[in-house]
Amino acid sequence: MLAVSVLVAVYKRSTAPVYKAHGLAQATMSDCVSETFSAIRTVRSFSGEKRQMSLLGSQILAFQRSGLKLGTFKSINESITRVAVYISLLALYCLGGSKVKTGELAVGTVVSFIGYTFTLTFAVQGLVNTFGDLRGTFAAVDRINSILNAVDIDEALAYGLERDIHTKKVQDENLRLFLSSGPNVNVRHLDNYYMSDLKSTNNLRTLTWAGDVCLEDVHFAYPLRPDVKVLDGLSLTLNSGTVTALVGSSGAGKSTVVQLLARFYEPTQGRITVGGEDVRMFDKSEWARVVSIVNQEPVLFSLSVAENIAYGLPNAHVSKDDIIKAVKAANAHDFIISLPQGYDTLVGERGGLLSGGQRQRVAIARSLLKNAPILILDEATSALDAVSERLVQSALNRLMKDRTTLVIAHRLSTVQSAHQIAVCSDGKIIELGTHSELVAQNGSYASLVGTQRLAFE
Ligand SMILES: Nc1ncnc2c1ncn2[C@@H]1O[C@H](COP(=O)(O)OP(=O)(O)OP(=O)(O)O)[C@@H](O)[C@H]1O
Repeated sequence: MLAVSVLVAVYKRSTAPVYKAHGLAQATMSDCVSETFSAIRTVRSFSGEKRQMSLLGSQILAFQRSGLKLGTFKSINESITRVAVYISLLALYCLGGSKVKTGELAVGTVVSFIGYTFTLTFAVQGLVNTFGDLRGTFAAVDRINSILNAVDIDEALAYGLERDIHTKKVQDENLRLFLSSGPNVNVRHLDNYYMSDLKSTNNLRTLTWAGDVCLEDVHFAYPLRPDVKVLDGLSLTLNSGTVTALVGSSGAGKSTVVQLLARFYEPTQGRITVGGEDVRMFDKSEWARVVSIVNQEPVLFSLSVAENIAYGLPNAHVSKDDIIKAVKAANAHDFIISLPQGYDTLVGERGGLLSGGQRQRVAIARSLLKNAPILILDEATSALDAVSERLVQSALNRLMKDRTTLVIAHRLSTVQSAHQIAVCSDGKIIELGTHSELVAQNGSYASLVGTQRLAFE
């Protein structure tokens, strides 16, 4: 038994890294495949197919090598165990036979011994195999832990998640363990404070249709780069039912404003209000219902065109008439009825079977149906050709009507008719006014306009 224990201990130590390496090789291979397919457009646009194939080829070979090594370890272990077992059986036969011969033991006793030895042998073999499986499991758990430990928690996001989960009173002890064992006691305290004060949804819808949306002295740094201040005391009022354009050079913080308005993150300092109420008083999922975002690359799901349009109202009954009304307003009816199965045509993964402009108009129809009072257009027309842009722009004009809209665009020609234009620089608003007012000021906006004019001349 001592020999068996020593064997098991040696086996445990020697096979752990081999199991780990094999699991890692498998994970690397599947990561490569999923990454390649999820970014297939980028791969194709860089003619990277061969590169990806050769990368995957080398990873498959590494997986094969680690598999062979693991197989060798397993078979050596199996052979040693079996040899040990048969040697001990042989010794038992010899010893027992000689004892029977000298009359020290009865034949029955020796036969029982041999029976027990067989039972013990199978038990030990089972034990060693179980240890083998356990090794694999420990190696996998180790890798999961190392991934979990390496990922910095995005506190702004975790904070929102924590609140949602508490709100729904999830009883799962494991989740509770994850969520309430963080070091940030203050965030949890804040969370409880807001939890007890969440306002009703009806109130939010009424407020957002009638009230202004204000960013008040908003400061923000991304959780993964806490030392880089992206927004540094930004204040801006989006007047109810009007269009505000946010312009500025690349990296000024425009998309960050969108992320905060959508509440994917919360400001680190300052606040966002609607009709004078801090938006943190409202549940995030309810907030999502009053904000619509149309961006450069709208995501469609691999469903039919009609299902994608109705996606904006997942819990409500949507009639075909409502869908067609929204689609006509989005200039999408003509192209949809010319598709093979009309409204029932499947759009493919991420809407890949439609053109960019068609996808955009389906996304606009979806937003029209959602009928959210706050609308964010983040570079919505920048990826389109002139004809598509005209169709999409006229659909957008209908969508913007009477909604509190924030438009982000690099091409200033698309924002000249906005009720107000805000120029963002270094995380602050440095100029605010209409197009003609800002041009007359001859400041940053005027020079941006000048630069773009030069570029087109
Ligand atoms: N998830 C993130 N984590 C860390 N830093 C980020 C993240 N997203 C953006 N940033 C940084 O925040 C700054 C502002 O980025 P943002 O995308 O808001 O600028 P932008 O004005 O929208 O630029 P562009 O016009 O090029 O889209 C940049 O310096 C950027 O590197």
